[in-house]
Amino acid sequence: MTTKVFLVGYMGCGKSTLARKLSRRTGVRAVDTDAEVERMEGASVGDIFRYEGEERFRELERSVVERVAASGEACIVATGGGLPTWSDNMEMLSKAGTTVYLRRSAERIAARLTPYGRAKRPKLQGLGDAELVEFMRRNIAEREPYYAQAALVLDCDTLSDEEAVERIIHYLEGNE
Ligand SMILES: Nc1ncnc2c1ncn2[C@@H]1O[C@H](COP(=O)(O)OP(=O)(O)OP(=O)(O)O)[C@@H](O)[C@H]1O
Ligand SMILES: O=C(O)C1=C[C@@H](O)[C@@H](O)[C@H](O)C1
Ligand SMILES: [Mg+2]
Repeated sequence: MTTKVFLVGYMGCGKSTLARKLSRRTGVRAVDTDAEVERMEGASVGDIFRYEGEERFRELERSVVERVAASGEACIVATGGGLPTWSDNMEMLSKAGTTVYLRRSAERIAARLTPYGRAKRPKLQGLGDAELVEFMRRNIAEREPYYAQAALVLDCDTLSDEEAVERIIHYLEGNE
């Protein structure tokens, strides 16, 4: 694999998990924009939102993808769930490599998220069980026009992680 792959999609859809699996399968380095931002700031995503605000978080994640896009190295990038919806980020990702949208329904995401997984995602904080799916359904619909600009769209509700990995590799082989 000689390209950059950017996994995009709603928070909790499985970008970070799949990036690690793709990395193991291909030997190509995985990068996680949320983890990079946390490393740069020495603070968690939750604390950056809380103490510095979302705008600052979005500047930081933009600087991470700018750096990744400018590097000559092949890599598999798990992007933050909101990243494609800010500024011209989606356009930048599409120019820098192959974008893949991991589409997963609100119901399926809600069923996968642990209480800790919910607590560490600032956008989901304060939502009760009953409100969570409804919030995510609306929010996914708002973000879908950005995610759907990806070169490859995978309906992950009906795919195992292993099948998704194979689909991505097959797509890249046909397009490299
Ligand atoms: N194959 C799987 N089967 C069931 N649950 C899973 C699987 N892979 C991941 N999960 C659960 O889904 C959660 C979300 O996955 P992950 O962190 O990869 O999503 P993400 O898209 O990177 O989210 P974010 O946009 O918030 O960074 C994980 O913390 C885990 O609890
Ligand atoms: O969807 C979002 O807006 C977010 C997703 C996460 O990956 C983090 O980047 C943060 O929790 C915000
Ligand atoms: Mg992630």
